[in-house]
Amino acid sequence: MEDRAITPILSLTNPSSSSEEDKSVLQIWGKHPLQGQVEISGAKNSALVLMAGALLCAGDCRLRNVPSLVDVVRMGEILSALGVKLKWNGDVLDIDARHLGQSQAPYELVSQLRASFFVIGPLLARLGVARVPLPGGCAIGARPVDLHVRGLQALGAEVQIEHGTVYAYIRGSHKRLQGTRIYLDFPSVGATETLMMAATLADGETVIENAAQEPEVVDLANFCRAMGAKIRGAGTNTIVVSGVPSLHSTDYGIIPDRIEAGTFLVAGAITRSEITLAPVIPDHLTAVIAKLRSIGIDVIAESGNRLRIVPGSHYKATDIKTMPYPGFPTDMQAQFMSLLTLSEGNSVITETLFENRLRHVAELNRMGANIRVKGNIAIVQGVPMLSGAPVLATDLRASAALVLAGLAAEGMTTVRGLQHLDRGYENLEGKLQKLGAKLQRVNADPDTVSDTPTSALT
Ligand SMILES: CC(=O)N[C@H]1[C@@H](OP(=O)(O)OP(=O)(O)OC[C@H]2O[C@@H](n3ccc(=O)[nH]c3=O)[C@H](O)[C@@H]2O)O[C@H](CO)[C@@H](O)[C@@H]1O
Ligand SMILES: C=C(OP(=O)(O)O)C(=O)O
Repeated sequence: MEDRAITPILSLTNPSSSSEEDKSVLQIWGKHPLQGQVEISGAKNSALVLMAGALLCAGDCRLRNVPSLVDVVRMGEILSALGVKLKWNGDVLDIDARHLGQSQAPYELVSQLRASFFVIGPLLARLGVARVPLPGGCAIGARPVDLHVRGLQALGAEVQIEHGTVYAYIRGSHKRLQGTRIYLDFPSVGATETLMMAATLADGETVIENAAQEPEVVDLANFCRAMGAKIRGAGTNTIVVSGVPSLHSTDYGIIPDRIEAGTFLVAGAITRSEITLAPVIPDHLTAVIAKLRSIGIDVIAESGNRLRIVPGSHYKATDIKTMPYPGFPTDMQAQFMSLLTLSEGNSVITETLFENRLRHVAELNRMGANIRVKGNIAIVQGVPMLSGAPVLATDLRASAALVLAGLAAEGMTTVRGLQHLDRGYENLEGKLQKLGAKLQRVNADPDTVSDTPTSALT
C-alpha cells in the first residue's frame, strides 16, 4: 500500500508545531454567491477517538472516510510512538496495533492535541498500564480530565498524577479492569468515550450513567461492536458494556462530520446562496437546522444523504444556548454568531460548555458586528453589513466563524492563525472555491501581500 499523498492543506502547515502560529493568511473577498454541491468529509471527532479505539484490537483495523486533518496526522504520530503500524491510502487508514508495546504517550505529541488523552482507556485495557501526560487546557477552556480519571478508578485502576502525567495501572496479576456502575457528574463526550473503550475488555458489566449521547460516541460504540465488543445503549444516557476477553479486526467507515456540514449550511445562509451538501446524516443536525429555520432559512433533506439550504429573504434574531447533544452544539456556536451579526434584532448566545469560547467576538466586532459580552453570554445586535478587515483566529471554530463572516463582508478579510483551521477542516478553502467563493491562502506576511486576488480567482 502506498503512503498517503500529502494533501495541499497539510503541506501548508507544519504538523509538528500546532502551538506555533501559522504564518500564512487567508484572503477572502466577500459578497460572492455560492452554488453547487460540497462534499462533507469524515468526522474529526469520530476519526480521532476511533484511532485510539483501534488500540483495543491486537490485529489490523481499517478505518475508511478518515478526514485529512492536522489533528489526524498528530494522532497518527501518537499511535506510531506507541509501537502501532499505520498505512495511509487516501482516506483509508490501516492500523495494526498487534505490537502495541509502549504504555507511555510522549508529552510533546500529547500536549498538541487534547484528543490524544483518549489513548489512556485502550492502553490500560490492553496493557494493564498507561502513562499519558495531562493534555492541558486550550484556547477554549481549562478542560480537566477528572471524570476520565474517576471513572477509571471506579473500574479498578490505580491512578496517580505525578509530574504532569497520569499513571494508571491495574493491580494484581489478572490485568483486567472490573466492570462497575459509573455515574458521570456531567455527560462528558471524552470521559464517556474513555470509559466505554476501557470497559470493552473489562471483566463483567459496566454501566455508564449520564453518558454523553453525541453521534461520535455512537460511532465509537459501533466501531467497537464491529470489533466484537458488547455495547448497548450508545446514543442514550445509559450505556451498558459487557466486557469480552479480546477484540478482533474490522473494516469500518466513519460518519460524516456534522460540524463541517453545519459550517457549510451557515456558509450558504450567510452568502444567501442555495447549495447542497452530501453526504450528511440529517438527524445529527436537528438542533442546527431548527435554529436556521427560526432565523428564516430553510433546509431540505433530499435523497442520497443530501441537504439543500434555501436562504430566506429576511433573517431575524434568535437565541442560542449550547448544550450537550441533542442540544445545540458548542462547536457550531461561533459560526452561528457570524450569521446572527447579519440578522435583524438582538440575539442572545449563551455558551455553557466551555468557559472561554467567545474570543471571536472581538474579531467579529472588528468587521463591524455589534456584539457585547457578559460572562458566558454574548448579545448580538444585528447590523446591515460587515466590512472586511484583518482578523485573528483564536481557536478552531472561531477560525471558521471568521471565514464565514469574510464571505459575507464588503471588501477583503484577511484571516490569520490558520493553524487552528487546519486542525479540523479538510481543505476548507478548496471546497469553498469550488462553490464559487473568492479566497486564497498566501504564505506571506499580511502587510506585504497584494490585496487583489490572483487571476485564477477573478
Ligand atoms: C475530540 C473531541 O471529541 N472533542 C469534542 C469533545 O471534547 P471533550 O471530550 O473535551 O468535551 P467534554 O464533553 O468532555 O467537555 C464538556 C465539559 O466538561 C468538562 N469536563 C470534561 C471532562 C472532565 O473530565 N471534566 C470536566 O470538567 C469540560 O471542561 C467541558 O467544560 O466534546 C466537546 C463538547 O461537545 C466538543 O466541543 C469537542 O469538539
Ligand atoms: C473543540 C474542538 O475540538 P477539540 O476537542 O479537539 O479541541 C472542536 O472540534 O471544535
